[in-house]
Amino acid sequence: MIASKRKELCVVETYTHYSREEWRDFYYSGERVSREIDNLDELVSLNDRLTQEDVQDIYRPLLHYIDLLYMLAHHAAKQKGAFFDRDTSKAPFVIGISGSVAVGKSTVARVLRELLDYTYPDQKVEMMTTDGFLYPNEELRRRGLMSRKGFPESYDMVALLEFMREIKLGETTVSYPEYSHSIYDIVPGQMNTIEQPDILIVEGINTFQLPQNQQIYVSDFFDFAIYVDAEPLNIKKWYIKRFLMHLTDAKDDPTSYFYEMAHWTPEEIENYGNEIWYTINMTNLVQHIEPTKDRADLIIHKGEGHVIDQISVRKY
Ligand SMILES: Nc1ncnc2c1ncn2[C@@H]1O[C@H](COP(=O)(O)OP(=O)(O)OP(=O)(O)O)[C@@H](O)[C@H]1O
Ligand SMILES: CC(C)(CO)[C@@H](O)C(=O)NCCC(=O)O
Repeated sequence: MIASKRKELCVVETYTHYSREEWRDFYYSGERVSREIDNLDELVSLNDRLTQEDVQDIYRPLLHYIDLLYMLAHHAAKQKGAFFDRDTSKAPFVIGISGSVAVGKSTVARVLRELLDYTYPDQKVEMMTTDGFLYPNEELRRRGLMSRKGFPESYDMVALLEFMREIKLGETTVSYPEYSHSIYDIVPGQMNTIEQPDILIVEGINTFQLPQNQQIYVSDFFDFAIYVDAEPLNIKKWYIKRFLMHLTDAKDDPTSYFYEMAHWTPEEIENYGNEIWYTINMTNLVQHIEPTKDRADLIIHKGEGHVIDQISVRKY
C-alpha cells in the first residue's frame, strides 16, 4: 500500500500546463496593478521584441501573478520582521530567470523589467546577469577551462552566493563585475552596482544550480523562479543567428573578439558556430541546465520564431 502510494507520488506532475489561450484568461483583480496594467499596450512600441499579443496573452496575466506573489512576500517579510523585531523592509523581491544559452533569458528579463517599471512607477526595478561571475578568460585558461565557459566550474559561484546574500540582506550598495559578449571576457576594472532595488531580476544559465561544495542554491534567494524553455533545435537556430549578428557587428571593429572570425569563409563560420553550439552550449544545456528546470515556479515555453506557446506553473 505504502509502496504503491509512493509510486503514485512519483508520477504526479509537478506543473499544471496552460496553453497560450488558457493562460490569457487568467486575471487577478488586484487593486495595485489592474488600472496601470491596462495601459501596458503603450509599451509595445518601446520594445521590439514585445508584440501586442504577447502583452495581452502572456505578460498581463504574468504581471498579475507576480503582483500577487510580491504582495504576499511583502506581507510575510513584514510579519517576520515584527516577530523578530528586525527591519526586513530593505530586502528586495528577487525574480530569477534560467534556461539555455541563447534561449532568450535576457530578452524576457528586459521585457519584464520594463513592464514592472511601468506598472510600479514608485518602485525601483533592476536587472542583472550572472555572466559577471564567470572567471576572466585569463583565469579560465590557467584552469584549462576555455572550452568550458558557462559550465558550473567556469563561474566563481562562491562570489555569486555572497552577492545574493548581500542583496537579500538589503545592503545599500552591492557590486559585481561586468561581462562583455563583444570582448568575450570580463571587462577589466569595470564594476556594476545595485543600490537597494525593490525588485531585482537575476538572469543566467546557472541560477538554479547547486554550487560545488556548497549547501545552498542560488535559487534559494529567489522569490519567484522562471525557466525559459525551448526545443534545442530551435535554440540552436537562435544561437547561430545571434553568432552571425555578432560577426556582422564586428567586421570593422578590431577590438571585438569576433573580428578575425568575421573575415573567415562562410563555410568556416558555419562549422565553427555548429561546433561551439554542440560541444559547449548544448552539452551544458543537457548536462547542467535542463536538469535544474524543475526548480522553477513557472516555465515559459517558446516554439518556432520565439512564440510563447505554453506556460507551466508549479502546483505546490
Ligand atoms: N521574443 C523574441 N523575438 C525575437 N528574437 C528574440 C526574442 N527573444 C530573444 N530573441 C533573440 O534570440 C537571441 C538570444 O536571446 P538572448 O540574448 O536574450 O538570450 P540569452 O538566453 O540571454 O542568452 P545568453 O545566456 O547567451 O546571454 C538574441 O539574438 C535575441 O535577439
Ligand atoms: C557567457 C555565456 C556562458 C552565457 O551567457 C555564453 O553566452 C557563452 O559565451 N558560452 C560559451 C560558448 C560560446 O561561445 O557560445
